[in-house]
Amino acid sequence: MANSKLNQTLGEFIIENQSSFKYTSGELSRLINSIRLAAKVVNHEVNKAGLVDIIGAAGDTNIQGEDQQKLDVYANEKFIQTMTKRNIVCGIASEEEDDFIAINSQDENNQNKYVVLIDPLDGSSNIDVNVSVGTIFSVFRRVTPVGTPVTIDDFLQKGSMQVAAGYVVYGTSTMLVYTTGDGVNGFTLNPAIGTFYLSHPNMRFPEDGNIYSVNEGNYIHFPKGIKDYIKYCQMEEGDRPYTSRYIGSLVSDFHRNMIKGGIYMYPKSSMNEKGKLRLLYECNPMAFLAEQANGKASDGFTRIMDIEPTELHERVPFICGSKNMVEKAEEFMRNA
Ligand SMILES: O=P(O)(O)OC[C@H]1O[C@](O)(COP(=O)(O)O)[C@@H](O)[C@@H]1O
Ligand SMILES: [Mg+2]
Ligand SMILES: [Mg+2]
Repeated sequence: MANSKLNQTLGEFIIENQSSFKYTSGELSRLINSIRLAAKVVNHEVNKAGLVDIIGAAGDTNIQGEDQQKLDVYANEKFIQTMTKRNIVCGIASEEEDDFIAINSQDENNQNKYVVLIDPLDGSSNIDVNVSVGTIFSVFRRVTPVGTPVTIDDFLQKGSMQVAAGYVVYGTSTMLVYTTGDGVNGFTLNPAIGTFYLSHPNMRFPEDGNIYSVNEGNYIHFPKGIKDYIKYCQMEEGDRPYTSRYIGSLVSDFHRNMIKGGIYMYPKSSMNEKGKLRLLYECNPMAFLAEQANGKASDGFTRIMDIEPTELHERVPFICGSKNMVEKAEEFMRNA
């Protein structure tokens, strides 16, 4: 796991090289900078979504069988273009692309070590109703030799092998929140000058919380353990009943819970046998951030970052947030 410190200087941020830093930190910081640049471009479009023809369906469906929204397609293009043009990574996988994209990885002079997996626009159902959305990214060091074509093995790595992960939340303000394995830091965009400032250093999940986030409309389809845990949250006892908050955007629900304390659940159900969220570019990066912020993430039984991936777009049940709340939910799942 890469180890790096963050400093703020002149409103920008740099990644200091650490002797234990296994990777060329310049390459990783250039990668994060390219994500920052793409985030500013997407943010500009998100902020005027109602004014230009960028909302609504794009007319295609992605490999998930979901109607792609115009902003899904736009964000996907911008992030891929930015990382490709700046020649920083050797491969990209995206929620909006059927297969991974090799970036001149067969070129023996291409010494780029990293692959990126991305959910370019998270919370798509919120786009047309002006509710916050996000972008999620996960970074791995390739496992195949540099100078050879990337293969699916470079992408199907356990979450515990991530070298960086983060998200952009396009909310009341736009923030970039990420980790390189040494804690979680949040940067807020000053749109007037297009600079991100270190506004939330060392972000941590409170061990406990009183907010639970789940789509209760699917309650009857949930496994018994989840139903029992939701009933537990609603019971009048001690610091309960908890507050129910569900924005419908993983990034926004996660971000609020990390600041206030809380748990987010997207369980499996009789409609989605594996749940809805994708392991590689939603659950793994959010799990890395959660653990780096003293939180926890599992599928109800197994640590998310220990799950061995088998497919690029595979889905897993997802429970994530304040450590004690996740452990309580896991207890109900075990005893069901
Ligand atoms: O509408 P549902 O079924 O509750 O799902 C909401 C969840 O689906 C998602 O929108 C899935 O992400 P995408 O929008 O990237 O497909 C999450 O952000 C959100 O938490
Ligand atoms: Mg998503
Ligand atoms: Mg998406």
